[in-house]
Amino acid sequence: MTTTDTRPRPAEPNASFRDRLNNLRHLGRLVAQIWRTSRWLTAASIGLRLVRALQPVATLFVAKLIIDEVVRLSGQTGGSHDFAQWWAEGKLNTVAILLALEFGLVIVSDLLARATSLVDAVLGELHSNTVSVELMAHAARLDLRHFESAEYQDRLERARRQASGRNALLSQMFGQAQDMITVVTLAAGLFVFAPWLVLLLPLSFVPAIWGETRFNTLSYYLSRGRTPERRQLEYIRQIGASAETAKEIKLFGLSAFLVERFRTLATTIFKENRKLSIQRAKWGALFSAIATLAYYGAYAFIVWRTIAGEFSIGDLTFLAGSFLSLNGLFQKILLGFTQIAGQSLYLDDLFSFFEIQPAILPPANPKPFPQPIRDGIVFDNVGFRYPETDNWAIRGLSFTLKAGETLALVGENGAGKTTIVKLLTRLYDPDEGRITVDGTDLRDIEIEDIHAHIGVIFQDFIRYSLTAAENIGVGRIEDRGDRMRIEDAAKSSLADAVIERLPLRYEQPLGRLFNKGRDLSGGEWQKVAIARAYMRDADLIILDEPTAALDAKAEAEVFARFKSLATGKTAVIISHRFSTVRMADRIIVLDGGKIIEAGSHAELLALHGHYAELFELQAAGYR
Ligand SMILES: Nc1ncnc2c1ncn2[C@@H]1O[C@H](COP(=O)(O)OP(=O)(O)OP(=O)(O)O)[C@@H](O)[C@H]1O
Repeated sequence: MTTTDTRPRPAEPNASFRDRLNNLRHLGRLVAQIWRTSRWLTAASIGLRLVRALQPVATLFVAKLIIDEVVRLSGQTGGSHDFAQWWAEGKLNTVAILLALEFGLVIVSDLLARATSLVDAVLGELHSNTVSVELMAHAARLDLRHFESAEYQDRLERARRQASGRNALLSQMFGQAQDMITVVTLAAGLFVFAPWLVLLLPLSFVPAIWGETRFNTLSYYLSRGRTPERRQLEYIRQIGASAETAKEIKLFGLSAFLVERFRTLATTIFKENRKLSIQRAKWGALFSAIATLAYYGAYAFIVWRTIAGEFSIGDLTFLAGSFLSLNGLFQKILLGFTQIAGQSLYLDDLFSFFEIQPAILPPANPKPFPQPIRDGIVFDNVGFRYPETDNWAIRGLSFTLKAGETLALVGENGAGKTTIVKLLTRLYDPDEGRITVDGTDLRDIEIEDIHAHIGVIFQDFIRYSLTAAENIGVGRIEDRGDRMRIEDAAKSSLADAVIERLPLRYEQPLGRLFNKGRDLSGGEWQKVAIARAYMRDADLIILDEPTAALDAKAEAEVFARFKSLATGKTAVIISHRFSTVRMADRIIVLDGGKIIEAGSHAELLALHGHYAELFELQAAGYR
């Protein structure tokens, strides 16, 4: 099976500097997503930052004017230095106005900074919600094969990790734009006084940018390459401490084994990360020293020019301040740039997940699912291989499931029974042959339409940590509030007796996950789950071994009930219990993905074949 993903992968660790910069392409997509989240907040965040960007140069310039004015005033000879007199003579007017201006600038700047963080925090949370919703919606569109493949699970896991925590990147990106505008205004001021100083600045940060992008790429690939191990760590952490696993872990005394496995895996990852961090710190220190050297070189130059009388003291403060700010800003931009570039690599994990497309596609001109089914469902020479496997799970399979009949599928583990159900419900499409319902290929019917007309409960059904009523209501989610329907379904599956015994009856939260939750026995859960199938007006009901945990008597009861309710309905039952299987109208015996025998219980016994042998084996156990 081929994947539909042909888009370019992000730069590999040895990719060129340009390739690495190319990874910034995802930022546009991120901004668009943020814009979609809230236009007003995005505009507010950008607007606030534009104003803040101009504040440093304004503050520095006013400070320069203050110092020049102070120098001018302190140089005035004659007269007393009496404050009241100077004030009355209006000599302090200019400096007072300038001080007030500086004060105003600082206050406004503080207010704007707080407003920006507020807007960013709100926008960040909204955005994280938007991404999570888009991620869930997209995952729901994907095929079952995606969820059953380790590679796709790695990708989903990577995307999921990116869904939250993009808030910092958002503020950083906008902050970066703000800093860049500040740099331009400061550099323009600097350029007016000493043009070549501006040229000195890039020399200090270009090597650092190169180094940092290199380390970002290396660290991304380290982390990316370790996704399977990280998922394993997560898995070990989970089975090591969860309600579902506690029993077995304790009884088998597995905790030391799990801790050891966790430690080994975690240590390998830790050592790799540490090596990279040390490298990064060494180079970072060198580049930072170069930048500091550039700053002090420029500072010495300005000091000398001031001594030589070319610059005023105010100019000196302005230039030294500008240069210091610029240097600081460059460092910040550099750091921000490397962080953004690093993060944009991870954005690839998020956006590439959105590019995975389902292979099971809706038909161009959908035909309706026949209701009721008149003739039946036909498997016509069907063959199917699971993705990334070489063996055919089923091959050359042909049979008819007649309308209104109850068919049992029998066979040893791995014979292909569940696979038939997956194909019948179009969770997968066959690789060979076709499946038709009343002559219409399943591929020509809308997937939702197929699912709406089939009630299926798998052996590994979900035990939802929801109330008893909701656990049944999920079988037909649009009717989850229809208590009559839920209670009827519970009666049909014999779950009503289980629910009657619960303190809160239908309102009883089930499962151990949440407060007041009540756990059920395996068989009780199964009765509740089977009620889901009865929630539907399905013509076709499939029970794939959901009764394995029921005791023999309960299973016989559930099936007898099922048979009586299923009259007129087409039903498929998978079970390893012959007491159940024998109730079916027809039985198909599978082996290695092929049909080896078919007929009624009596016919198959008379055949003295595989079925008769298996039946005898089980019956002997009861004698
Ligand atoms: N997701 C999967 N990926 C790869 N191979 C699979 C997958 N699911 C099942 N198989 C393989 O396909 C074959 C048929 O499996 P299937 O689940 O249909 O058997 P089954 O008859 O339902 O078995 P059981 O009685 O144990 O439930 C087996 O060889 C199994 O190993």
